[in-house]
Amino acid sequence: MASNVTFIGAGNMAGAIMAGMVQSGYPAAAITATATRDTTLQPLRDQLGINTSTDNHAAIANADVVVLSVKPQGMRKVCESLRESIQGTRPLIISVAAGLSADTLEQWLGGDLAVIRCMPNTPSLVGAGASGLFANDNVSDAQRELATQLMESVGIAAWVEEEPLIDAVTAISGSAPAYFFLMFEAMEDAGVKLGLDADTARRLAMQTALGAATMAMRSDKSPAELKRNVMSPGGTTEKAVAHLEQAGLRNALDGAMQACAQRAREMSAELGKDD
Ligand SMILES: NC(=O)C1=CN([C@@H]2O[C@H](COP(=O)(O)OP(=O)(O)OC[C@H]3O[C@@H](n4cnc5c(N)ncnc54)[C@H](OP(=O)(O)O)[C@@H]3O)[C@@H](O)[C@H]2O)C=CC1
Ligand SMILES: O=C(O)[C@@H]1CCC=N1
Repeated sequence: MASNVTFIGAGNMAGAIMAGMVQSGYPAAAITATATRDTTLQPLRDQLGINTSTDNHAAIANADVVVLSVKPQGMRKVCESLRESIQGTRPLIISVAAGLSADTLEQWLGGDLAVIRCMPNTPSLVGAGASGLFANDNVSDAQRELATQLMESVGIAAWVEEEPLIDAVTAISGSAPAYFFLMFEAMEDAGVKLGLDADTARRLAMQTALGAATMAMRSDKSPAELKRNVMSPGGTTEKAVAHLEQAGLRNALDGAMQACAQRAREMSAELGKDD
């Protein structure tokens, strides 16, 4: 029988995971979501057929897994309000929050709990998510396996054995869909400048990204070699790639990912400190 999974918070990230789970065949009856407003929950009931509640305590009563998916800034209040209920039933806790350590979450929830930190991303919505996972010492092998199954139902999952690496996962996949969406915006604008209509430019840019990612994932060749195969000597791509190198694309990506991981560390210090 499927484990009962309750999501505390039903926004962009939890919504994407729940939709991906249902689409992959996870029984909707085993999924519960909570939010502060029923207007958030109604489409999830209607479209996914999952259980919903605005009462966090009632929602976790039968949960094997509680997924904490509220904003990091609201997490402490939510955890402290759930402490008694969680200590009563001791479910597996999975937090998707950026910048909140397993120790901090465990402490807010009353201690001695199995806590997994998961850094997913929103393409989980279409079964193409990429998640990083870290487990504290209380997590059993069976619970690790369960978390792997849950996240693999919406994409790929990679375990890290050192918690700070979750910040690196945040930089390379949690936040990274936004980098690609930014590229789509920029490529659409540039395509329009070259005379294409916006819709055509957008569709061609997105399909090209999908094609490049699919091809690279299926190929034995490195990205560098695949890149060289597109670059005919003296041709067009060579000029474009040289421009990207000179404009500092590598440096920009390095800086963006460093800033992302740094922000996760700052959030950990700001939100995790004792009063
Ligand atoms: N967005 C992303 O791409 C990613 C986000 N994350 C993490 O996911 C978490 C959620 O982010 P995101 O989904 O973007 O945020 P959203 O603002 O979209 O969703 C937050 C949800 O939490 C609900 N909520 C707030 N307070 C409570 C409460 N007391 N009890 C129950 N539910 C509550 C809100 O309810 P209501 O709708 O009624 O206001 C809302 O549904 C964050 O911790 C973030 O770090 C991780 C990876 C990627
Ligand atoms: O921007 C954020 O803080 C969250 C975490 C990763 C993606 N979105």
